[in-house]
Amino acid sequence: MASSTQGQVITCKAAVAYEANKPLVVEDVQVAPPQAGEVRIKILSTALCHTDYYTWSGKDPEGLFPCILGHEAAGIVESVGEGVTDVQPGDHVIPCYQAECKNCKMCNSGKTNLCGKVRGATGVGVMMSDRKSRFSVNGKPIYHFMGTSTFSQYTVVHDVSVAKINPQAPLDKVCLLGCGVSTGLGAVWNTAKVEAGSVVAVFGLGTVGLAVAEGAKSAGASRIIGIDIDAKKFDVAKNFGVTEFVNPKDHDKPIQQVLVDLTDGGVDYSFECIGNVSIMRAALEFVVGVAASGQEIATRPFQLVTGRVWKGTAFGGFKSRSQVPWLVEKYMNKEIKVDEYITHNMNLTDINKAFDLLHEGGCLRCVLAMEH
Ligand SMILES: NC(=O)c1ccc[n+]([C@@H]2O[C@H](COP(=O)([O-])OP(=O)(O)OC[C@H]3O[C@@H](n4cnc5c(N)ncnc54)[C@H](O)[C@@H]3O)[C@@H](O)[C@H]2O)c1
Ligand SMILES: N[C@@H](CCC(=O)N[C@@H](CSCO)C(=O)NCC(=O)O)C(=O)O
Ligand SMILES: [Zn+2]
Ligand SMILES: [Zn+2]
Repeated sequence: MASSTQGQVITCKAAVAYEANKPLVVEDVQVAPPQAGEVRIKILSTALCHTDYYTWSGKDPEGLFPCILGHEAAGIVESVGEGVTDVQPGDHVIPCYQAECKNCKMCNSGKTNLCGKVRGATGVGVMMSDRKSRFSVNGKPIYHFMGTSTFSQYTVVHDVSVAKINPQAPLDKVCLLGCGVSTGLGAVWNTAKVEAGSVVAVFGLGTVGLAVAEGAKSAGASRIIGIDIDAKKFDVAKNFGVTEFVNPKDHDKPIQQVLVDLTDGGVDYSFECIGNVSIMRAALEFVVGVAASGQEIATRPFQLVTGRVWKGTAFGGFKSRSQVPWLVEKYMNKEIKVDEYITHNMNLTDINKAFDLLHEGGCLRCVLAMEH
């Protein structure tokens, strides 16, 4: 059914990042109607991920200002542009920063979940068709972010970036499946393919790291060693499958040596879920963190000669439009946790407080209600 706003510019509230490291400004923005191949979504709930903070901090080489950040959200389709057939107004959806067109060379390769169709536009904050933004404030364009820009009551995304989900699913919970929880689970199941009996180390016990622990537990890992400098993370981590804890601050030795001693020679898989290049080196074998611009990782070739593998993952290797609905079903069937990662709920107007919370040990995910 057509909505009354179809074809109209919508004025709504959004949190605009005008400059790196400056508080976001919650104000009226104009959101243009979706063009061909685009979908306008009424966002109901959005969470904050460490990557939003990374780009806001100015360290992301792809970061553009002014922009509307946000990429872990859920909402309802308001209207669709010409030629969009996979979703229609009223559908419940999760915007996906990793698109899936099901038709490009990368989608067809069977080797990756990365899609090449719209990445050239989403990486520079515009829409594919006219290389322009659909957001503006008093006529001045505001860049999109990651092809999602969910810190807005309405957003416009490419149709290849929309996963249609079960309408029964609570949007204020399943928004987390738009990034952190899915990334952690997929890192274990798809990218590392952890086998039963494996010994696993997880560096960083935020949402991504705890979802890695949850995924490793479900894969039958025999030991899951959690490593974090924030001692407050340790109690909660037990509920996600972590069996042992190491706080690097309690040791004088390099963390690699601590783990080698603890495991009689080393672990089978180690996951870096912080975004810290020295830990990526320590964790050699596996990387999910996002490191800052200009930073590089190095190791002795001997580490690779002796069989270790360094691997990265984007969105846990999940094909977004095909598999996000499946993850939502797994949540509905109580096969994966989601609610347990939500430590705070706030309103869009409190978004700057929510950003501050990201640095407090007690916060995993803060979900913002969009206050329609
Ligand atoms: N590859 C992807 O698709 C993808 C998806 C989501 C997030 N990420 C990245 O994954 C990382 C984790 O994201 P998150 O949202 O869980 O972050 P988070 O900030 O919630 O969690 C990070 C955890 O690491 C801990 N930590 C920080 N420095 C440490 C150190 N030196 N040693 C041990 N622990 C340390 C913190 O105390 C915190 O518990 C970020 O870099 C984020 O950008 C990547
Ligand atoms: N723009 C950054 C890279 C950021 C990055 O690595 N993004 C991850 C998702 S993080 C979600 O929290 C990703 O999937 N990247 C693959 C892609 O963007 O296609 C930089 O340039 O450093
Ligand atoms: Zn994220
Ligand atoms: Zn594709």
